[in-house]
This record gives sequence, structure tokens and C-alpha cells, in this order.
Amino acid sequence: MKIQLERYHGLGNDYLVYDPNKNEMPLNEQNVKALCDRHTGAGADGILEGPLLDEKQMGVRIWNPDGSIAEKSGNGVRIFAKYLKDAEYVQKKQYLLRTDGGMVEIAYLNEVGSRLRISMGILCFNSSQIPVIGEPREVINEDMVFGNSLYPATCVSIGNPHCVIPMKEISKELVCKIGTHSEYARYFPERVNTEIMKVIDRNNIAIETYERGAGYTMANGTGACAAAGVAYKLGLSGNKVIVHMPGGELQIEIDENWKAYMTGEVFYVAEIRLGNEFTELLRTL
Ligand SMILES: N[C@@H](CCC[C@H](N)C(=O)O)C(=O)O
Repeated sequence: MKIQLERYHGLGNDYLVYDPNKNEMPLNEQNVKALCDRHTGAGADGILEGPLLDEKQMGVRIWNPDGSIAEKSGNGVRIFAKYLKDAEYVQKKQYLLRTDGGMVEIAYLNEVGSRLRISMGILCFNSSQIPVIGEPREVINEDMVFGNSLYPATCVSIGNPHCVIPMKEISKELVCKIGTHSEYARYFPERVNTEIMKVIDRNNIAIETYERGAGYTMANGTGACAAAGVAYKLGLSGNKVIVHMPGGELQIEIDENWKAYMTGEVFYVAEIRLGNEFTELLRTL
């Protein structure tokens, strides 16, 4: 039987939706890597596997292109919610979706479900929960060495781990230079997503992101929440900001309990049917 996937992107962060109710092959580290390969596979920044159904809520499993599993993805959950609407799994305008990093609350802001506001969970600065090694503490503006350079890092979890570094100027080259080291740095036992952040004014920040398990991406939804949380925590911005990324913008709002709300767009691109030879290859992995 042919394997069918759907390609979507959120601000250039592209995912393949793999629906286990329509496909039989179980996903694993090796076949996920092969599927996400941009030269020899279908190509993607990750795979969204679901809906995974239990009696109560629908769930999604988020795969990184290196075959690891991520607890949460901001662009991923917006995309997956659009898929649930497109595939007619949901009729409600608002509902809960389970991720490995906790529940998120989906709300569609338009009829076609391409604009969404999502309650992403609580921003947590506690080192043991992020996790960051050492004494339990909030990791705020700590000097960390990535490569041969020292950076002031503030770390936060929104279900998945982030390290945010405020800078005067940011670029793809710079985040890649830092991210290749920070992802595997000894501080982070579960690796880390890295965002370098430029504060434009109290209502606007810009980030470049290097994702754990994926490398450089054009946008990162949990990264946008993390950076907005850090800018607010450090007193550099208010609690509502527009986060500018190379792929586009997200609006992030943080409430009095540090719950983050993300508003933004997603786009359906294509249905993909894998060829016989590639399907056979995947089944051997
Ligand atoms: N693209 C994502 C983040 C995906 C997960 C990340 N690579 C991780 O391993 O935590 C987003 O939009 O949040």
C-alpha cells in the first residue's frame, strides 16, 4: 500500500503529517530520517504523527529530522490542528491537543483553520525542568561557553528546552555558529534549541533559531514563545510582542501565570504519495 503524507508549513518551518490511521508503517528513528532527507527523501523540518487517539484527547507525536522525538513544536501544533480540520477529524472551534510536552489549547481564528491562536503552556525558568545541569536555579543571564566564545544565556522550557541569547545584531551565520556547539554543550543533558534575539522595541523582537535535531530553520514557534518569555523576564519588552523571524511573524502574549499564547498562520502545500521503491526502502529500516 502506498504511503501518503501531507506537506504543510508554518512560516517556512515545514512538516509532513503522517496519519497512522491511513498508513500502516510504524515510524522509527531511521525511517523518519530517510523521509525528512532533503536530497533523497520527501524533505522536511520534521514529521507530525497523528492523530494518536485515546479515550479523551487527540494527540500528536513530533519527530525531528534526525529521528529524535520533540516534546512540543509551535509551528507543528498549528500545522497539525489545520490538518485535523482539513481531514475532518474536528468540527469544534476550540479543543485540547496532547503533545509529549503537555496539553495545548487550539483555537481557529478563521473558517479554513489557517490562522490559529494556541495556548502553548507555561514558560518555566527552573533549571531542573529545562533541564540545565547544576544547582536548581533560574538560568538567567549566565555566562556559557559555546565553541570558544562566551555568551549571556537565559534558559527556559515551554515543554521543550530553549537557550536564548540577546544580541545587538543577529544573523543565520551567527546562530549556526553558536547552535552547532550549544545543541550538544555539556550544560544541556537533553540538548537544546538555540535562539539569538534582537530586541527592536518593547513590542517587537527578532530571532534566528537553530533547532535541536533539525539545525537552522526559518521559524520556530516554541522558540518564539521562549524568546518572548526571556525578553519579558529580562525587562526588555512588554508581555505582548511580535516575534519576527526569516519565515514570518508570530504574535506572542504572556499572561500573569507565564502561560504563553501564540497566534499565527499555516499553509497547506501538497499531498505526497511515496514511490514504490522508496516505500520498500523505508520498510527495511
Ligand atoms: N519547529 C519547532 C520546534 C520543533 C522541536 C525542536 N526541534 C525540539 O527538538 O525541541 C517549533 O515551531 O516550535
